[in-house]
Amino acid sequence: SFAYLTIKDRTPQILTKVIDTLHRHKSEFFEKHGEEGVEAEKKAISLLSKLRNELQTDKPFIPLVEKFVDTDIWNQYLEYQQSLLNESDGKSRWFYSPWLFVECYMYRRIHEAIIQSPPIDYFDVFKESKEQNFYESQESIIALCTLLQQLIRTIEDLDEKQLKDEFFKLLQISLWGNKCDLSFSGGESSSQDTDVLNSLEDLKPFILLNDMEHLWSLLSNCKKTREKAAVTRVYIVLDNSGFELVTDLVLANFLLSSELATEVHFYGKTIPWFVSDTTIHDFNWLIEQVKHSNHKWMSKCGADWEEYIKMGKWVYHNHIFWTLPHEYCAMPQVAPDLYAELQKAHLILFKGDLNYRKLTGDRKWEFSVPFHQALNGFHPAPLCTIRTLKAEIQVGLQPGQGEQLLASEPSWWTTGKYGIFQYDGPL
Ligand SMILES: O=P(O)(O)OC[C@@]1(O)O[C@H](CO)[C@@H](O)[C@@H]1O
Ligand SMILES: [Mn+2]
Repeated sequence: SFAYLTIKDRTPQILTKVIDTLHRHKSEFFEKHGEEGVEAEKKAISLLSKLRNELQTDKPFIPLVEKFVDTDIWNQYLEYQQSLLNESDGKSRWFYSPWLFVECYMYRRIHEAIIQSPPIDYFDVFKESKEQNFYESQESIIALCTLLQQLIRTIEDLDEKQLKDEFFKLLQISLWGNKCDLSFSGGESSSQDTDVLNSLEDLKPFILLNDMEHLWSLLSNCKKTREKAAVTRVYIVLDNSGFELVTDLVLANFLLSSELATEVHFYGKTIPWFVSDTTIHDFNWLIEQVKHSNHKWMSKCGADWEEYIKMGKWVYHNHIFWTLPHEYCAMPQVAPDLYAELQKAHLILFKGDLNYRKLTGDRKWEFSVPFHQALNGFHPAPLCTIRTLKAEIQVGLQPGQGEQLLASEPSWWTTGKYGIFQYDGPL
């Protein structure tokens, strides 16, 4: 399975890259912290090498030891996974456990190795790759920012149909932005090098499920019926930093400019996650970079985005739940405060593949099972998943559609070639 190949090949490769990154920062650690910094680097490397060995030799999972906000929840979850096994199955371990759990555990253990190694316990081992993705996507970012600024300039003159077309365009750009993800490429560079903006028509046949119309009717209806001081809140559960994040911010900017929303709330990851996922540092760093660009329209975007944050029209939130291994249907029990927050949304957009896996519990669903059913009770507000397919899971297809794709193109659901907008909520 794709899960097996990920754990056998891709994750050790990612760990090796993390170790290499620490090595390459040795002199920086020395300059900042003296000998102590070098000792910390050695400690982190030895913990990570041990982790790689545990993985490759299929050792049982061990509890987390370092005290952190989520340590107890994680250790309870490890016990829960163990409890799912029969006595004869022995201990739960790397190659005999659910993929979603194994992968999340690996990233949590990377984080543990770092926080166990002060004074370099602040270090984001994936920061460099995320920044590289941003720099390598410059041309596409400039094109996208220019498109947005031109659009905003004439937005008041657009009729309903034109506004809807522009909304759909930016949604699709945000969808294909999800192809750039660094855990998928084993940590290797995966920038935006193809011209997505000019390929949207050619890419349309690869949108397997397209619920964009529902998003439009929901938001345009909110706009029409909204009382004067009332709000429309769109939440975006972010995925990857770099090019994908730019596409999401451009979409968020459009939502405000078109008045389809009055507030946009973003959720990122509290700790470095699945290589390229967005943390608050990535979010702020990227906006700062965009603002300081030499390109007129790009820097205008950055300045506007900073302003939205200052004015409270854009709000960034952190919550530890997003880096727990739990599927989203467990949110009301595990993180009731977060569930209550999400209930305030008029629409929640879930970006990326990992969010899809967690929404659907990463189970072996039949292709034609309705999305609503696969969500298993997770219905905080109307929601839509925007994802390119990079894992062997897909629900809500027409009868026979998945089987047909599988027969003609066995890797159709793991290459990122196809994408979906899948909506759940009142119609
Ligand atoms: O959530 P994202 O960034 O779209 O994708 C995450 C991902 O690359 O990570 C896993 C492989 O390691 C797969 O589930 C998935 O393809
Ligand atoms: Mn990701």
